[in-house]
Amino acid sequence: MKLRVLCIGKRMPAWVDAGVEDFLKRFTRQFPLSLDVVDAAPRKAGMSSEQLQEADTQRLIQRLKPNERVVLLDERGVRHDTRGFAARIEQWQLDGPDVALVIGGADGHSKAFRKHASELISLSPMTMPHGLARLMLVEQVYRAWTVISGHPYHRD
Ligand SMILES: C[S@@+](CC[C@H](N)C(=O)[O-])C[C@H]1O[C@@H](n2cnc3c(N)ncnc32)[C@H](O)[C@@H]1O
Repeated sequence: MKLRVLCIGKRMPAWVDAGVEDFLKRFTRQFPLSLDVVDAAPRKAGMSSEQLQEADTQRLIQRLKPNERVVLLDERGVRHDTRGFAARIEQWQLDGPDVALVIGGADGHSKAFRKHASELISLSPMTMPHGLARLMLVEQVYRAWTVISGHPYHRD
């Protein structure tokens, strides 16, 4: 099972890029995490929030791979604690198919995409900017990996 983060927005604040890069460097060949960043759809005057959601969602859908399990990051999703998230990743490993953890753009995922995803995962009941969600997700996947592998980074 290969795990990747698929997200919107190539122009992130420097602290997001630096933080994400710092955590990505810590993954190993045995448990790699890749990042696939898609440009946000152009914002045209007069577009509704639903139209903006749909435009970004279409860009993400185009980047999905065949047979990939699609897990959307969304504040309305299921909340796991650290060990629960680690257990979820272990289950994905047992199941086999590759997993895309998908973060939406500034307007979020379209309703239809949310309905058709394999699952929705929430990092918090509060909404955060997508760059912060990216950084938090990469850190949480790293933390989960340290739980799975018995690395001392995570302390209960
Ligand atoms: C600014 S939020 C979009 C908010 C939008 N109003 C909505 O209804 O989804 C941008 C993206 O960041 C991610 N995100 C933000 N807060 C999150 C949270 N608490 N849990 C999981 N993902 C979150 C989601 O992928 C979301 O699509």
